Amino acid sequence: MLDKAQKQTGAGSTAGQMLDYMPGFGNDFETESLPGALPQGQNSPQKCAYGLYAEQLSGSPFTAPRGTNERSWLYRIRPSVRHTGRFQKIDYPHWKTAPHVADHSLALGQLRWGPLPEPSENLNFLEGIRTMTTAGDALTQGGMAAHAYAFNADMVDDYFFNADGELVIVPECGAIQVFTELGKMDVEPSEICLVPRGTMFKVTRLGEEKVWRGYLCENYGAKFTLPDRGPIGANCLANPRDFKTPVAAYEEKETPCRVHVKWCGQFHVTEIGHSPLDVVAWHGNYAPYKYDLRTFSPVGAILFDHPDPSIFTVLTAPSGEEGTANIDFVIFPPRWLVAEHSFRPPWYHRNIMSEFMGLIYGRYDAKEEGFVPGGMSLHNMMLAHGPDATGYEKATNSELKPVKLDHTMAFMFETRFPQQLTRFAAELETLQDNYIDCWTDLKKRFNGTPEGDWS
Ligand SMILES: O=C(O)Cc1cc(O)ccc1O
Ligand SMILES: [Fe+2]
Repeated sequence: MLDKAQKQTGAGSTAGQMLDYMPGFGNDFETESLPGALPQGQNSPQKCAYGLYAEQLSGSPFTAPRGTNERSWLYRIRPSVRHTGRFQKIDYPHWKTAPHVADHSLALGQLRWGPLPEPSENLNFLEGIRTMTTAGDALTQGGMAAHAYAFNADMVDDYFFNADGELVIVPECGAIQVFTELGKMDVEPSEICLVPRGTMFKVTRLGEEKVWRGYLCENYGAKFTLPDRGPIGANCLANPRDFKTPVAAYEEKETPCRVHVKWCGQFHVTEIGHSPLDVVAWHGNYAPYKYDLRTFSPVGAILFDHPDPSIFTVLTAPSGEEGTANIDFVIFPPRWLVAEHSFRPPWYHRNIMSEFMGLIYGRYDAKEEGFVPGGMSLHNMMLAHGPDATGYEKATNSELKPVKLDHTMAFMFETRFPQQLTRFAAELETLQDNYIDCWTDLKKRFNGTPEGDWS
């Protein structure tokens, strides 16, 4: 498919201009921002059109089975090897990488935070990332990190790639433009995007806000994919056509630029004299994408009881052990609650998997108050949690007519690994010291009679 990409040339779109995307999950895409830039019938012509360089970006081993084999061919103004000079070490002290057991004095517990405070200085996306938890081991390519971000400045001549894993960006406040080597994505709250491991990009602000804020899941392991639907069949949940991959777009800029790299938990920077986002055309299946969470078609309880939240999995990153995800990215979208004679909110729960949650807008049905948009909670491996006392009270007494749970979008990064808290998270001023008090009023109702004490 040679797409509408011709519209999308040179110097990049300005905010407000609609970008073009190609639909589908894991498709083999092709796109060119200048006519004839993409070679036909071969990957490596002796001379590429427009004097471009051909370069392969491999997201899987060459020999991975077809189902998981991912690579793209990039046709660019300079090869990437000219987009990095001699590296120097640089510090991003707030971005931590597993294994990382922080030195802090916070004891084990169910934890909840308010949103990150607004930055008191100018910070771009990269400088605004704050690691909350890490899990597993980036060096053996398993596990993840949960980050929050808050920034108020653009990456202009600063570019970044993460060799340690792919990044899922979940904006909560403020739309952003993610300009990657393979094209541009405008991403607003309720949408997410994924930047594959090793892909160069920069993030700029869209619209007027005081702060651009959200969450970030760094996946050190096997790539996120769509979960199997089993007996649900061929439709619903996250449908492949709702994933949007950007068309080719490039920047031709011969000015001083910096490329920042995260590699095995350490950061390096190199100065170059041009933009590294210079891919004029590309084809392949290793590519960024965005997804609108509002297009998720939930399937749920239509008679009684509360199903496991795995029914709301948007993307899953397998760990090699069947059914045991390195990470599940799960959402709690607007939906109808119709279950009869049932306790409708999430049940009380202890879990071998560990649950990091955030809220994009609205209110979450297990928490009547305290869990606010931009906030975070951590229910770590085997730590009990569930609805707060007010939620329990309501759920056990309310009339069970159909109710639309509307205007709500919470999400969870759930991992098989215990999540280690960073010192930043342990000492964050928005940590709610009284979180566990939300369960204090769950009183004893057992009185030895089958009716119980509901007074
Ligand atoms: O709020 C949570 O803890 C997440 C969650 C939601 C749900 O519907 C069932 C189980 C579960 O862990
Ligand atoms: Fe849970």
